[in-house]
Amino acid sequence: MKMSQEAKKTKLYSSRVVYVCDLLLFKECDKIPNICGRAILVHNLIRAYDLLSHMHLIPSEPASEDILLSFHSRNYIEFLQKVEESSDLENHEEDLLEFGLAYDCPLVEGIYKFVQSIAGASITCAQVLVDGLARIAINWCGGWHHAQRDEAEGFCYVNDIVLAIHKLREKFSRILYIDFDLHHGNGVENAFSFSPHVMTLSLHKYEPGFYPGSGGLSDVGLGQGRYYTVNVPLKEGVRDDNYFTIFQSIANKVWSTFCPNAVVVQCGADCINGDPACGFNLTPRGIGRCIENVLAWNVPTLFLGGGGYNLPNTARCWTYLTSIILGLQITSSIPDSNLDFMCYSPDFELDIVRGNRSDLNTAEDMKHLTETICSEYHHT
Ligand SMILES: O=C(CCc1ccccc1NC(=O)c1cccc(C(F)(F)F)c1)NO
Ligand SMILES: [Zn+2]
Repeated sequence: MKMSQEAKKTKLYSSRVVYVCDLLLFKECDKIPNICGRAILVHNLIRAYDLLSHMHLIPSEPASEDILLSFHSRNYIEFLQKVEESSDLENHEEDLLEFGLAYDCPLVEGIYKFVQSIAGASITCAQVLVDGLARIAINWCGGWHHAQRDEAEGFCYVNDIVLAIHKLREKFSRILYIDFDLHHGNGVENAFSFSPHVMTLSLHKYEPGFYPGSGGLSDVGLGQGRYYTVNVPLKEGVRDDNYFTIFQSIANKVWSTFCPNAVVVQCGADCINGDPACGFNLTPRGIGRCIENVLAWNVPTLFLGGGGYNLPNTARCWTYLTSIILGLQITSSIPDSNLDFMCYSPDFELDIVRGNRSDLNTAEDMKHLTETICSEYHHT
C-alpha cells in the first residue's frame, strides 16, 4: 500500500528526538529556588558537545489557563493570576501560605507567566508525541513532581508532569511514569493513585524525617488504581549496581504486565554522588543503564529534569543522558569551547565517579524489596 505524504513524514519523524530549546523558558526556570543558572548551564554543555544538531529543536508554548485547570484547582490558578497583578502583597499573607507559596516555594516575580512557561514546555513535548512528530522528547526544564492540585510544594509551583501525562492520555491508554529523583514523586502519584491507566514507579530515599515522607513499600495505589502505584523505598548511599539491578527487575515486570504504550521519565539529578542533598551514591552511568532499558522498549517517551543542586554535576548528568538517548558516544573531557568551561574545574571531566560512603541497602534489603514488589502482580 502506497505510503501517504503525511504518513511518510510521520514515519520519518518517528525516530526523531525533539528537544525544547527556548531561552525565555531557561530564564523562567532560573526563578526556581536554588537552581538559578542551571537551565542555561545544561543547555550550553549539550550544545558544546554538538548534540543539538542531532535533535529537532522546538520552542515552548506557554500553557493556557484551560490546560492548567486540567489538573490544578481554579482557586490555585486564579490566586496566581491575582497575586501577579496585585502590588500590595501584605494582606495576602495567609492566602500565600494556604497555596504553599512560602518557605521552599517563595513567591517568584511574575508567578502566573512563570507557571504557564514551566508547564507549557512539558505539555508542548507531550503534544509532539501525541501528534507522532517524534518518538522521544526532552525537556530538562521540567519534572516538578511535588506540586499538588491546589498548592506549591518542594520547589514545585506547577505539576508539569501531571499536565503532560494528561495530554498524553488523549492518545495513549497506558502510561508508565518513572521517577529517578532522590525524592518521592508524591505529586504525580497522588494525581493518579486511583487510575489504572497511569502507573507511577518511584525509586527514592525513604527514611524517617526525610522529605516528603511518602512512598513506602505499602503505598500501592487506591480503588481501581490498586497495584498501579509502585514505590521502591531505599536507604541512603545506594550505588549503581544495586540501583540498576532492582530497577531492571521491576521495570521488566512492569513492562510485561502493564504493557505501557507511552513512558514519562523524571531524571532528577539530586540522586547523583556529589549533590548537596547527599542522599544516594549513584553516577550518571547508573541512571544511563536504566534509561537504556526504557529506550529498548521503543515506545513514545518523554524525558524530564527535576532536582539537582550541584549545578555542574546536573549539567554533566543530563548531557550524558542526552547522549545515551541519542545513542552517541561522547568524550569525557569537557569541550573547552563551552562558555562555562571554568564551572567544570578542577577535572574538566564529564564523568562523575561514585563516592566511598557505604551503601546502607543490604543484599537482604534489595531481595525483600524485589520479591515484595515483583510478587504484587499475582493479585491483578
Ligand atoms: O529536590 C526536590 C526538592 C527537595 C526539597 C523539598 C522541600 C524542602 C527542601 C528541599 N530541598 C532539598 O532537599 C535540598 C537538598 C539539597 C540542596 C538543596 C539546596 F537547594 F539548598 F541546595 C535543597 N524534590 O525532588
Ligand atoms: Zn529531589
